[in-house]
Amino acid sequence: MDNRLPHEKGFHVSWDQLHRDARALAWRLQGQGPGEAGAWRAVVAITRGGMAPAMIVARELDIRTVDTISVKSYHSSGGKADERREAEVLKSPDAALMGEGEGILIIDDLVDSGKTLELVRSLYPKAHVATVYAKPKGRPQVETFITEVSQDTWIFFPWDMALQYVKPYRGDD
Ligand SMILES: O=P(O)(O)OC[C@H]1O[C@H](OP(=O)(O)OP(=O)(O)O)[C@H](O)[C@@H]1O
Ligand code: HPA
Ligand SMILES: [Mg+2]
Repeated sequence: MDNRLPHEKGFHVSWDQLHRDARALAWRLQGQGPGEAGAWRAVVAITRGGMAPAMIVARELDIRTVDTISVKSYHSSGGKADERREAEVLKSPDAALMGEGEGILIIDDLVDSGKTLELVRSLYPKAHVATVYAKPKGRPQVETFITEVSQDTWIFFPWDMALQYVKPYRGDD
């Protein structure tokens, strides 16, 4: 159930860091769209993790058309030890807007195994897929990303965390 446990390392991302990295992603994507002007037609966020980065990218690139695709991924096992991740679309973006994805910027917070993006790319083969963070296994599924972490690293996002008291290192109790 808890995917975090087998991971050796933790990569903790603050709101401030996420804002900087999403801005860096926007700057990298600026002018990279199809056509002479290099403009993007729309931003599509993969919910839910892609929504905050997508908002920041849309703001930086002055893109007002923003849609969402909801993808649920789950583990399926055929009774064997090797569990396979499967993904399913729960909600699609506007079909007339999307076409095959040309000029559309699809944004997610990270790519891990690549299963989520594999499905999204199969639906919109002409879209440009970008994430803020990437792990090696999923890297071939993204055109643009900002920071790569190792496969055995779990990325902790600010919306999954809270500030809490920590005992002094040399305190009595
Ligand atoms: O490359 P993959 O192995 O498919 O994993 C990456 C996906 O997993 C997480 O989303 P999750 O499905 O946990 O849902 P959430 O965004 O709603 O938290 C993350 O936000 C990516 O969308
Ligand atoms: O490293 C991760 N962090 C948060 N959510 C995730 N979903 C897949 N991998 C990760
Ligand atoms: Mg997600």
